[in-house]
Amino acid sequence: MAIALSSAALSGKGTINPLTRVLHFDRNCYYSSTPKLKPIFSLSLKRPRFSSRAAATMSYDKELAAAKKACSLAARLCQKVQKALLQSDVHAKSDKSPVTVADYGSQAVVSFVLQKELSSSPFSLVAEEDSGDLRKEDGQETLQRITKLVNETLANGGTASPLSDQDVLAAIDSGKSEGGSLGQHWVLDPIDGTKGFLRGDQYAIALGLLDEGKVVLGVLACPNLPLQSLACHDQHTIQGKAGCLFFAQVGTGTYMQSLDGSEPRKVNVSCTENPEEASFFESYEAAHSMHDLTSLIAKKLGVKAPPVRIDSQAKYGALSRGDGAIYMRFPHRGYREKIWDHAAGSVVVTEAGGVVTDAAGKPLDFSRGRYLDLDTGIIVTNQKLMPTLLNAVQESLKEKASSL
Ligand SMILES: Nc1ncnc2c1ncn2[C@@H]1O[C@H](COP(=O)(O)OS(=O)(=O)O)[C@@H](OP(=O)(O)O)[C@H]1O
Ligand SMILES: [Mg+2]
Ligand SMILES: [Mg+2]
Ligand SMILES: [Mg+2]
Repeated sequence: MAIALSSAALSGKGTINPLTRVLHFDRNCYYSSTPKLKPIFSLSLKRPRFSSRAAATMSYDKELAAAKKACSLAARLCQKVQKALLQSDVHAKSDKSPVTVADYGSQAVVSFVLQKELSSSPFSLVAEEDSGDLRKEDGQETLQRITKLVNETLANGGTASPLSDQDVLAAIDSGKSEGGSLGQHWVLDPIDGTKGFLRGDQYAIALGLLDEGKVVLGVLACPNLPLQSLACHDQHTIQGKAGCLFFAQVGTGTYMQSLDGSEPRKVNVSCTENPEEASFFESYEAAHSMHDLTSLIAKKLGVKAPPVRIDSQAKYGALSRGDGAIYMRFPHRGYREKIWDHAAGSVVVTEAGGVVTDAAGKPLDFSRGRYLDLDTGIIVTNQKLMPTLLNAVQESLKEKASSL
């Protein structure tokens, strides 16, 4: 192992795959700089754990390119379904949330494209959907529709190798990973904001990558988000082109391009320090976040503008380019947040200069499996406004608790 690593390390190519990442680490941390590359520590055959500093300085260019391709293709599939949305496309999962052929199709496309583009890497995916219902007898027709959609999408994207129903089921079910704090795991919400999708409103294909429990890259495809800012407009009345692709890699900032492929431009969160000038985002669905609590917090802060209610992690994307300054999310008691609802969005916002914490001011911990264990809610804003927001949140939570 040491000899193979040494010769590859000497070639200095620096390509990004799990092997070279290990090399990079080995070259910097385990070997002396002599040409013989003598180990200065004893080498463990186990995959080395990266320190957060190492993770922060690594490049994920290849993973990012694959993620952008996967999300863009999945977005095309979703757009096609949304256009032709028929009542019969809507199914109820066991938790009664709506799920459409597009949720499954998007998950299959992303899973397939990532595995194809990064074939030399071990693959682990934590994703929202599973194929349980599609494997039942009454799921066969839906499965065939999904397979057809997936194959049409892949063929249009230049990937010609028709998948069978079984391939599609396998691609969907590769999303069953538990994630965790070791190694790399993709985190996917194939359609975030399914209710928005069904209404014809906002939704996002949200894909993040965890490395040693930290989100190191994120891609948000938001097919219905206007390219121009939502500030000063109602999202339903904005005319003009829609379809945004946000992407961020740790340490390199956040960029946005149009889904049909314009030049990416760097984006930044709003720099407002004055809460009176800040507008805030929250869930469209009152069942997903306590609107009465957020309105109390907004009042305390002196926010003048009415809340901007849009579905999905499109909120994180819009915030990353400064359309508003605050995002607050307070689910009702007992709800457990899933990592795929925040992984991509959180890195998109933090790389654009924002801060994402729970209601206690702690960063979100993506290393604990499929759920985020957090205190009460999620708040997002720029670094200057965060202390004021946190204060207002904590005071409001106390007031709410004492009034019960
Ligand atoms: N009860 C409850 N409380 C909080 N959150 C919930 C709840 N139920 C669902 N969800 C999750 O919310 C995801 C949709 O995102 P948003 O809440 O930001 O958008 S929305 O405006 O409400 O549609 C949505 O994501 P998708 O299932 O991918 O659409 C859910 O994971
Ligand atoms: Mg869902
Ligand atoms: Mg979701
Ligand atoms: Mg979803």
